[in-house]
Amino acid sequence: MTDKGILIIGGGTWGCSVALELARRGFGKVKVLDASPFPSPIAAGNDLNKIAEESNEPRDDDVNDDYFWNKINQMAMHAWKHDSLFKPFYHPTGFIMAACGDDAYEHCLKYAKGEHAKLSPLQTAEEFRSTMPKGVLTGSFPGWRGFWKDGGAGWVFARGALKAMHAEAVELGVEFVCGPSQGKVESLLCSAANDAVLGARTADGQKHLADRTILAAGANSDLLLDFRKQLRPTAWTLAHLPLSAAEAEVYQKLPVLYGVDRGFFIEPDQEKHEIKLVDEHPGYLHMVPIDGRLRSVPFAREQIPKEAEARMRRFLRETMPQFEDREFSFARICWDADTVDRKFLIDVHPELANLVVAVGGSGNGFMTSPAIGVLVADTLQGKMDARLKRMLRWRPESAEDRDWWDTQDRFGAEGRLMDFQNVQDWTEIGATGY
Ligand SMILES: Cc1cc2nc3c(=O)[nH]c(=O)nc-3n(C[C@H](O)[C@H](O)[C@H](O)COP(=O)(O)OP(=O)(O)OC[C@H]3O[C@@H](n4cnc5c(N)ncnc54)[C@H](O)[C@@H]3O)c2cc1C
Repeated sequence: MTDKGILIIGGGTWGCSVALELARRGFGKVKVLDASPFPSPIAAGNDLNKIAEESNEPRDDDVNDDYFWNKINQMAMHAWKHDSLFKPFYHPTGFIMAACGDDAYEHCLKYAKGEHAKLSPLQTAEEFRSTMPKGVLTGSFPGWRGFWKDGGAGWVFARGALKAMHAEAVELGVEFVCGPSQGKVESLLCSAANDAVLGARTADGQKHLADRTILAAGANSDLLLDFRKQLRPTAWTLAHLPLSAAEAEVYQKLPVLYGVDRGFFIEPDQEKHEIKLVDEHPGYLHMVPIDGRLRSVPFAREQIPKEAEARMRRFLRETMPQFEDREFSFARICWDADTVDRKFLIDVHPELANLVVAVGGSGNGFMTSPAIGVLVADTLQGKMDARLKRMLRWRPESAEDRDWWDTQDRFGAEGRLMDFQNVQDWTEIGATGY
């Protein structure tokens, strides 16, 4: 190594986790580039809250999938429960997984079968209502069936954790260069032989040289490197439902209600008393022709399609009809990058020396974020758990015949991926000053 240090592209969820862990391990010169002032309004992790769930203990005889999730969740949960930085943000209020359609309910049954913690079955509206204080769930829950995990799961205050990771990283000496000119990476800097990455070039024309470069720009990473179809930028839709301070008093310490084919909500935040709603569906792509082939290209928008709003209102009608007609205070589309098998992609690039990729959150990358920094730092130091390393590896062979329209075990809406190119009507919800 020379003294050019380590460059992290992307100061969102994973970039901050990596910066923090490298600083904690004593890496001296770490610089993070981000295209927006911190916290980036397009970062998936710059959000009120995210679902978090404790997993089973990983075992050597677990099948690969179980080993992967159990191991990474265990690493992350250790931090949410014991690391003084993360601990204040974890709220284990419980978790309800339920569904209306038969295929989605099958998914719930599979979840219940694999879960070691005690679950209570929920089959009637009365049983659903009994999971929260009286007057919260007043809906008739037509066709809903599911399971309630009363503890060992809940939610994390996402923006709080993101800011805390950033603050400690800065305190430990990490440099953040953020903004649409000085922080936005336009391209990787490659060696003349195109066999090594030397750093990155930002929109202001500056070259940022580094000994090692870590690409962690979320869904936008796909625009900076040829991932050979391993990443599919996919978007979901979220909105905020404002409550009065008095109402918020009642809607406290609620389990997360997650309808696999309907949507989910998480209790109101402390500051603005807003409930976050997400409607569930397999996702939106934004297919654009680039170099003769169609690719999903992320864009930012602080509105959602009206069809997504209608789905959220149906979800409210079925669960909390008292809010069905209440105006939303904020909405946006939110991008993540899906790998083919929805396992993360964290590896040294096999052909470009000095490049590490840390991408592919696949809808699960926030609760696991404390583990991401550890995995990337282990990758740099060549000491990652061998079994995890195989599963997190650069694996273009898995994407050769990739079907961009694969629902990847997700349900809701019409049961298929949608394309923003076909969306005509968007909401006009007033922004609340993110
Ligand atoms: C609607 C929604 C709900 C979700 N819910 C959950 C949940 O409940 N639980 C859970 O665990 N996970 C959840 N996830 C997934 C989780 O949020 C993501 O997997 C995770 O945040 C991904 O982190 P990231 O760092 O890869 O991307 P991000 O957090 O999006 O960060 C990417 C960063 O890169 C920056 N960037 C982009 N382009 C450039 C560039 N050219 N140059 C420099 N910087 C750039 C951006 O500004 C941003 O700061 C959800 C995701 C979505 C979309």
